[in-house]
Amino acid sequence: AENVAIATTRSMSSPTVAFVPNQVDSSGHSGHSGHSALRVRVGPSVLAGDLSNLAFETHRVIRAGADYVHLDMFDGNWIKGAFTFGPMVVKAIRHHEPLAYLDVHLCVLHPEQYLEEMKNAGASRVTLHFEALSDSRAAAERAHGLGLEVGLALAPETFLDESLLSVAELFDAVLVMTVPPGFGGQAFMPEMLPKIRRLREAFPTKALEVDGGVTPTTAAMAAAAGANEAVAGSSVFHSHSLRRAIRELRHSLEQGQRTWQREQREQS
Ligand SMILES: O=C(CO)[C@@H](O)[C@H](O)COP(=O)(O)O
Repeated sequence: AENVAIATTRSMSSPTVAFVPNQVDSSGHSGHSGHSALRVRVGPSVLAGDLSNLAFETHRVIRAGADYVHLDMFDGNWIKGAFTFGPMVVKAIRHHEPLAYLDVHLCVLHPEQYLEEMKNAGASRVTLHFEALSDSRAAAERAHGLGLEVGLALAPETFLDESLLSVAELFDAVLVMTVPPGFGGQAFMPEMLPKIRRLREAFPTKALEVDGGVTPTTAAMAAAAGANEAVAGSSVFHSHSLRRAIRELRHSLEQGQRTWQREQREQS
């Protein structure tokens, strides 16, 4: 088992903090038992922060203990009317935060067109919507060829069948949207929990991320279904203490994960 969860790699063009999925059992030891846990990670979504001051917001959450930072790129086309920023802004954030793990969620038409630019901008991981891709397999291959980690995002209405599972296999991570993508502050959709559960059954060691309406309560529900990464906007940025909000989310993920492990033990 890999003992090291975070490995720092640097290159001239894109310094990144690379995530190495880490298996740690409930006693805190690494191992490959059937029910070993994946490292849990909390990634605040700066969409809920001050969009005019993204470097500052990124720095604030990293300093408050975030494991990574989630950056939502909207192009105004894939989700009509929702615009945020593109690769140039990611590059500017990277300039201020040379070591942060930047998880860029591309809610855009034909996200594959931005892979190279995102690599050059210093993204650590790009997450591409299955619904917006014309060739998911080719996109995963291209991202890997560029040395990028790549995630596959699934909108709530996307049905998870065997063919989608075989596509997801090619990606480093799967992001289950627990709200319709587009804006923050929406309510978590518990009906997405079976999708998370099915993905975890299929991929015991893949990073499995949830995004939308994530609070300590819903983070625990998602982790009990198998998620190990949580993106949270409102519950972090609208809290009194970023540090406490991030700590509570991590604690909830760990608690949920213990529930998931217990269930697995009981079933075997
Ligand atoms: O991708 C999105 C919305 O499309 C998210 O990353 C939101 O920013 C999450 O915000 P909250 O639901 O946590 O407020």
